[in-house]
Amino acid sequence: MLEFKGLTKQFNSTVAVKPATFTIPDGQMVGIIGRSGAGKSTLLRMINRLNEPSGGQMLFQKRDITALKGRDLRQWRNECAMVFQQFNLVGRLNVITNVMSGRLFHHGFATSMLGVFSAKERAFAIRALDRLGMAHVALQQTDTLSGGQMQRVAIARALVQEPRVMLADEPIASLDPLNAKVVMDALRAINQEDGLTVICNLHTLDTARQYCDRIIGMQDGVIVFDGTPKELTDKAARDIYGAEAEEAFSEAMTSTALKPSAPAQPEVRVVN
Ligand SMILES: Nc1ncnc2c1ncn2[C@@H]1O[C@H](COP(=O)(O)OP(=O)(O)OP(=O)(O)O)[C@@H](O)[C@H]1O
Repeated sequence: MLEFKGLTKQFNSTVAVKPATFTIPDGQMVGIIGRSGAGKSTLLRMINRLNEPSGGQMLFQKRDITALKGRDLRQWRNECAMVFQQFNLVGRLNVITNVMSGRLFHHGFATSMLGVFSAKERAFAIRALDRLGMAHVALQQTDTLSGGQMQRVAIARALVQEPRVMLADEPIASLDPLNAKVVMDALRAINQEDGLTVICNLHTLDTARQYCDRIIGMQDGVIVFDGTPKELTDKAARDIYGAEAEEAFSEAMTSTALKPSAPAQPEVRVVN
């Protein structure tokens, strides 16, 4: 369980996240929504300490995450993998090398830099790619892939970290509706099959409603809504988005193709 106790972040005179107190039980898929500048990214990035909280506390399984330093902090960052809007892959490297970079913490930095990975680790990376339907491009140079394919590779890289929490910062914002659906289906499958907690910032209301167990709505750094998709009425959504409500609603209408698929079957293929 992740517990937030008055967690806050201030950048100079801007309070990006006002003291936030809530908990996320293990295995939940949470969508954070809100207009631009509401504080969604800052809240997400405080979880893996990419943004240092200005105050308050965050606990994971009763361990104080806000107090971690050095190796303990690196271990925590390994436990909560992050997927970014722009994928953050190295384009000139091949796909499997990008995926195996997710093993840095497990494998040791020096040997990883030399590209020395065991057959077992390569097989592990291939299995992760296979889950995302991407094993066939393992040896392809990464910058030859489409955006949707790159995001699936980024999710495979996150998976080989063997994380306990998956953070996704606008994972589909750069993708067309079809690729967005593939990526959201993959995140939901990982959440349901592995029981992994998934927390993602989403700018399309409809996506949050369709894929998440719980929606957190932010406005000016404050959590103004915390409930199930059913509880998020159109009125509540309009209150969260304010002046951007029409945009959020029209995006919802144009993304009707984005209906979640039935959860994928667990992987069955064995790689030697
Ligand atoms: N590094 C920073 N330095 C100064 N101010 C920042 C920094 N990062 C974010 N902010 C400010 O904090 C507030 C919240 O920003 P944040 O990026 O968390 O919002 P958001 O809801 O994720 O917006 P978007 O959907 O546009 O990404 C904004 O006013 C923003 O300008």
